[in-house]
Amino acid sequence: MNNLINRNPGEVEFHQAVHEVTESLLDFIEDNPKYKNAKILERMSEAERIIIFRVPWVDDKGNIQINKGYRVEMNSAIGPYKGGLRFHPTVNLGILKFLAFEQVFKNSLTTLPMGGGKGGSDFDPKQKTDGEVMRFCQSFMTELSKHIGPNTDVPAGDIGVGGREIGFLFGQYKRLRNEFTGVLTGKGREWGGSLIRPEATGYGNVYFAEEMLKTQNDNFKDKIVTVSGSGNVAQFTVEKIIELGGKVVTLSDSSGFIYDPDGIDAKKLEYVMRLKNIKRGRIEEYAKKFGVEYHPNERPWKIKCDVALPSATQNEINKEEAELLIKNGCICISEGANMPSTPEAIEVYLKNKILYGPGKAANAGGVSVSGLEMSQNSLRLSWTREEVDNHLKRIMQDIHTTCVKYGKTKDGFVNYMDGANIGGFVKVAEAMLAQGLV
Ligand SMILES: NC(=O)C1=CN([C@@H]2O[C@H](COP(=O)(O)OP(=O)(O)OC[C@H]3O[C@@H](n4cnc5c(N)ncnc54)[C@H](O)[C@@H]3O)[C@@H](O)[C@H]2O)C=CC1
Ligand SMILES: O=C(O)CCC(=O)C(=O)O
Repeated sequence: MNNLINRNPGEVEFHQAVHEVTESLLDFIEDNPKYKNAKILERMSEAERIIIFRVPWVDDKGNIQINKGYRVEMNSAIGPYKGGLRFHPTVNLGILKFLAFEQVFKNSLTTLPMGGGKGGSDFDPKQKTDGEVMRFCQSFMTELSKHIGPNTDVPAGDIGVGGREIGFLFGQYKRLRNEFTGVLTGKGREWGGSLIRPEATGYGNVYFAEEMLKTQNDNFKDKIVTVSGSGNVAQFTVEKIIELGGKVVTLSDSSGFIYDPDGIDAKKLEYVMRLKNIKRGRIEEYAKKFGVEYHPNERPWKIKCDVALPSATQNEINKEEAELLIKNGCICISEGANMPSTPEAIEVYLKNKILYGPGKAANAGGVSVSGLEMSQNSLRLSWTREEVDNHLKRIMQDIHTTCVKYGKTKDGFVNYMDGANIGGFVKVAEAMLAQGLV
């Protein structure tokens, strides 16, 4: 770790992600010297390639704006680089390296042949017009198109990149390369997208949490659930929980959270989807519309719940909040977001032996259906909603099985974090051993 920190100074989220994996893997690697001798983990902690570029664009007033663009191509041992693009003002190299590193393990767990990558920009789509977003996306893709391709690197969405942005990016790629390929996933249904991709991360997380609850002969019926975020992952998490008979009582954005003790029903969810996806407004408006509490500049973890599904961003649950969740009776935390819990929060979960589903396992449904979108594109076929959803369920069950296989401790407790880290590592490590010193 000291070596890694010296070589990647200041990249605290990247250090955090590697540290967590290293802790899980130390004993396993000691027991399997072939991985140690070949320095597999050290190699996995260094990106195969990183591209950083200038993204100039013109705003509606005619002013020139300049952003930074990135693509971190982390590991291609088991397939083309695969992972989302994040457009958010906080984006920097360290954050993208943590996300790309996590993605390698996550994609390995999906059972599909995908390597890991991540990219994005410090561009903030908030308060921008559609025209501004389009010009930015076109400029971003003008450079990125030189480095990606359906068999090389296949980006998708993440924070700030949804259907609108994928459309603009795909249009520009097609124009530059004069080819219609599956170079991006999360595409629109009419132009190569897969059914269930928008739903996949949220649904997948709920399926994973359901599997964890099943081990305790429990389910979502009548469970009180707190969810953070109000974007893609949060919205479809709420949809699935409603279907399974649970009650979601919170949603949030970077300005605060709403608390609706009666629960967010299908009609209220429809309002959230319009508010966030079309009007692009703030969650505070929900509180005004339905007359419920709004807590500015706070996160939802002080609200009593049975299950917590963080679905906004990294490090959004700290030690004190983890303790509060457990004190209030929370039995299960399953991560829709990437690395939403700090290391100290995770320590609290593990000490209290609650059901804890780490993001790289629990939120793998999104990239799994991206993998299925790639398969459909290659076959030039479209599967039905039911077919894709069944694949998604099976994949989430398989990931759960892998976590149990590698994470079960002597007393029967399943450490899903260790299970996901070891399970994700083995496949990539074996591929790297087979491929020589690359
Ligand atoms: N979209 C996908 O398929 C996948 C997303 N994820 C992860 O899920 C999380 C949410 O992503 P999406 O829903 O896709 O993005 P989104 O852009 O649709 O929504 C992000 C949500 O998080 C909130 N948010 C962002 N920064 C925040 C902050 N600093 N504090 C509080 N709230 C904040 C936003 O207000 C918004 O409600 C991210 O961690 C992402 O990496 C993980 C796997 C796949
Ligand atoms: O669908 C994808 O390729 C990527 C999804 C993603 O960025 C993630 O799993 O964090």
